[in-house]
Amino acid sequence: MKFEVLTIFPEIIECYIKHGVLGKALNKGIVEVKVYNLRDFTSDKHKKVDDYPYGGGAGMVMQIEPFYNAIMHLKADEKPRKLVLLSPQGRKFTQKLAQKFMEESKAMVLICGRYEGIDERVKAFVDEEVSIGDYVLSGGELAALVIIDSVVRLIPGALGDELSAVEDSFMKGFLDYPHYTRPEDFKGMKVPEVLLSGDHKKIALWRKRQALKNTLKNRPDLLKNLSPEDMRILKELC
Ligand SMILES: Nc1c(O)cccc1[N+](=O)[O-]
Repeated sequence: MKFEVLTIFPEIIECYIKHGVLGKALNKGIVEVKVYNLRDFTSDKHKKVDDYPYGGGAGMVMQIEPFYNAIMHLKADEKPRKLVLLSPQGRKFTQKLAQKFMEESKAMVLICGRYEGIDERVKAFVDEEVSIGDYVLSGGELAALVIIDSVVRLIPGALGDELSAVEDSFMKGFLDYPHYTRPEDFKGMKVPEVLLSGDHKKIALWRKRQALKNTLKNRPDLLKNLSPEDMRILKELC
């Protein structure tokens, strides 16, 4: 899978992707990330990317020309790619959308705005607008990294041998279960006995109960389409 990122701060993307699962996936050749500086697609000597908003108002707006030039440059190879604009006005990014992107897109262009936003006409050249959450960020770069990280983790082989309970639980519609590791007793804070029992069936049931309990407490909105077994466990918790 290939990600092409349009940004005025390439170093934000380049620094993050070297580490962890993403770094390993890059080294394995499972994923490719190319970062383009929008300033390289400007036509003035000052490499200007923004200007004052028509109609007045605070802040600056990113101009369409660098985005247009960069998108046309990428499209010159005529290869299929999904163009995604990161913006607070977009549709909500979820684990299910990450799965959809991984399954349907061989290449994604992640378009990052800054300042008060970008010229609305850029949207004529994108396939969809995506938001990672209802809060104000300084730019789309963090959102682009969230999408890259969550999509890459889903690519077969990206996580190596370790299973990923987190992806599984989110895909099944609830939060993850609690995790513990050595020491068994830290200043009197003990690991739950069941996790030391070696009884895998009991451990699996305990983890499911804890996951559903956490979800009921913090994200009841996720509790849809539960299996009859999960629903039975949930009813016991209520
Ligand atoms: N929320 C936000 C923003 O404030 C700026 C760019 C992108 C996003 N977003 O994807 O959620």
